[in-house]
Amino acid sequence: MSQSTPQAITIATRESRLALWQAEHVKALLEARGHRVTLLGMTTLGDQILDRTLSKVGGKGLFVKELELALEDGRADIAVHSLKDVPMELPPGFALACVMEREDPRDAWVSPHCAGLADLPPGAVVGTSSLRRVVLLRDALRALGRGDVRIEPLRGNLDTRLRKLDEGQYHAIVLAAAGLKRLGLGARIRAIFEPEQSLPAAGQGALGIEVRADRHDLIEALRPLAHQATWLRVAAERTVSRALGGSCSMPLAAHADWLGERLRLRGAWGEPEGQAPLLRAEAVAEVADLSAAEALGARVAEALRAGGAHAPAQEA
Ligand SMILES: NCc1[nH]cc(CCC(=O)O)c1CC(=O)O
Repeated sequence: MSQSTPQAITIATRESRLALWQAEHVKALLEARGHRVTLLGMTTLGDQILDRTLSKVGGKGLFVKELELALEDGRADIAVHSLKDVPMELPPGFALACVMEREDPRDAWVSPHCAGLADLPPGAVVGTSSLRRVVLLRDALRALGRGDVRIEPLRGNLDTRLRKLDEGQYHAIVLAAAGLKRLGLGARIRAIFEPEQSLPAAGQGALGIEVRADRHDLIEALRPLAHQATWLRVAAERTVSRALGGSCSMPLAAHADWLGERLRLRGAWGEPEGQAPLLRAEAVAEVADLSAAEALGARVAEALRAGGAHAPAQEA
């Protein structure tokens, strides 16, 4: 087994509670291997724009660009990201050094009064922050005959979103279980959506560590933090997104899970404004390496595209 030399590592991180938790988590793992680790807190564009739905802001990588600048000019060595927020194509000169073991990838239902969708009072308002959740929720509500329920945008970090719920602006909100669990807020989760009900986003619940591609020393040091079973899952998921021209602002879900040795990949895509039913696609394959995972992703993307899925028209 190769043993990397202990070194001083600076982690660039956003300053939301969740981002800091994630950076501290990586810091502890690296310190346990003998490295000396410092955090460099930063504010990103995605943290500053709180009044608009992110898909309308339109940029890819709103949460990562400032962190990449810090890697570029050497103020920091690595950046820890929620993989869901990392663009499918990293800019030239950057690499994903590793993907770590996944937290719960599912969506969570948080509501003080309602146990689930079927339990909502007439005309209820459900808050959520991604186009994916909007199209999946709309599909589920349609199946329940609940055209009266309104889905409204919900922005802000986790604490802000929970506060808006507690203030009564929404009857319920839908957000990632992983973030709540990491921050010790798992008790707020009233119900978990199984992937059949709300198919997760590509990479949801997984952490990725980004470095400058020329930092082979760091890629070596980070190798022990990688979790191969997660990496193959998210590689398949992210390929669906990439093939459809995707950013996290697409109405697209892609989620892979292991059926023994075989990887099952499911995808879903919804027309954001239209009334067309949700498109779904699924494929299963034996996957032992990244290229097999990507081939599986390409199959599911092709099936969705054949059904009519496409990249957002206004995106550059
Ligand atoms: N888009 C925001 C975001 N990015 C990562 C997480 C937390 C969960 C994760 O690691 O995927 C969240 C919150 C959410 O979607 O509710």
